[in-house]
Amino acid sequence: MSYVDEVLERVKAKNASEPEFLQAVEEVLESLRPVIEANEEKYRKEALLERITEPDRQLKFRVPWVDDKGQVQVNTGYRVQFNNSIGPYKGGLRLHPSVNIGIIKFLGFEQVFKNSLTGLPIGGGKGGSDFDPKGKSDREVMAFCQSFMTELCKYIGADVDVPAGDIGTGAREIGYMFGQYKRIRGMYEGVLTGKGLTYGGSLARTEATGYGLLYITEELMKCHGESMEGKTVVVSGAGNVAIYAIQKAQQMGAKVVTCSDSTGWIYDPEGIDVALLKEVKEVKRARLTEYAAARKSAEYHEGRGVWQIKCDIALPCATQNELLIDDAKQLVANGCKAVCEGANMPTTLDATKYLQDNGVWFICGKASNAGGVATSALEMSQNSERLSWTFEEVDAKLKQIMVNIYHNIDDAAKRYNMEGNYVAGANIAGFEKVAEAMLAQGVC
Ligand SMILES: NC(=O)C1=CN([C@@H]2O[C@H](COP(=O)(O)OP(=O)(O)OC[C@H]3O[C@@H](n4cnc5c(N)ncnc54)[C@H](O)[C@@H]3O)[C@@H](O)[C@H]2O)C=CC1
Ligand SMILES: O=C(O)CCC(=O)C(=O)O
Repeated sequence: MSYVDEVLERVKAKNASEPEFLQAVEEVLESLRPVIEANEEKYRKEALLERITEPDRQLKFRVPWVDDKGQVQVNTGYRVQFNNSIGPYKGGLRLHPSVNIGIIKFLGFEQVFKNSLTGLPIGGGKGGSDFDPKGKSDREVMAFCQSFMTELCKYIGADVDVPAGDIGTGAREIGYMFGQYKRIRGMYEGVLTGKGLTYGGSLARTEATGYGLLYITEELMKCHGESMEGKTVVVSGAGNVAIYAIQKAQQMGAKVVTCSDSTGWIYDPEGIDVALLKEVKEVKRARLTEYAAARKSAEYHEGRGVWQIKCDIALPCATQNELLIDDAKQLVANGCKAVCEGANMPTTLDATKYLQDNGVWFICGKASNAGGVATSALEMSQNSERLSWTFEEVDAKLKQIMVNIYHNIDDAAKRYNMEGNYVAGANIAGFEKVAEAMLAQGVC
């Protein structure tokens, strides 16, 4: 049996109840086959794949907090410190009722390769809780965040593990967590990224994931002799990634006609009004029905459906496994040219294969959404030197990082005779650096 098959079997047996983690591992190991085959004896002896698929450590803890009625509530907190071969653990905190250890492990595993692709010295980790910030008062959110950090603060630090935002964790939550860390540890250090601008945050971090997604999409189009100008784009999600992806796509001359949240979706043939979307989602924290109520050209539909709208480019920016095989078929039938993932693993394995087999240029999230964590690493640099760079400086660095990622994954795919397979290219390029660092550091 090949080394890849042997490890896949072992990972499946060990993590049978974690489908998202298995999906992420399968995607990576399948595309690493040619690299592993070329080094099979050495990697097997070093148990490299067993080590890279096993987190350094998994933390799970109780998060008790008191709600506005005086009732004690209990949530579960997680932090998976996956791999710190190339730098301190780095990755966001997801606050959503669906969070469990398998989801945090898949996100942490993806983060290892993504962070390597940025070219910056950051290892991979992820965390979160099954706490749902939706519908909670600011005081309840603060109570949760303070309790969460009271435990987490024992395991993180500016040179150890630097969490950030993800679904459900935005500037408000990061602020409460930073305050509690400072209070307990008595240290003012860059222990979190995505901080507010008055206390160590970086300009352009808020925009970075969405903007970065568009920088790499633009480079992809350019390298295929196309531009963003005049293209019709469909976007899913209406959170941090989606909002700034829509904004940058429009600045590039494209028309974005959809967005969605967990209850419904908007079709706005005149193009999404970003200012209104920001007001509805960032200020009021309301449903998309409010967008539709305020905008004549917009249609609101319950459920999911953005992928049925005809487009040139599709950008899934909501959550994992939101673009399924039937959606892929619809996109291909409608002439979609490119799919670039803003979310983490939004496309199922069979949908990815269908898109690739049908000539759609497909960039996976660990490459195309890496602009967020890359800019977090730039925030860490600014914190270390106790300086703040201008928006233009950070944005220019972000753009260069995304263009470099495109060419690195393109080159890696070509080196293994898989030209145009950006999933393989991303996994190979991300893996090579981590593997070399792991081997150099001995058995650990
Ligand atoms: N915020 C960041 O810097 C980064 C985020 N990501 C990924 O991007 C995705 C979105 O994250 P954020 O925008 O930060 O979160 P967010 O919490 O700001 O927004 C998430 C949005 O997706 C919607 N959503 C959630 N589940 C949905 C579903 N089943 N169907 C349709 N819409 C749904 C929510 O209603 C919300 O509008 C996640 O996969 C996250 O892991 C990836 C890289 C960096
Ligand atoms: O900015 C960060 O550290 C984390 C971003 C993140 O969670 C992600 O890339 O999925």
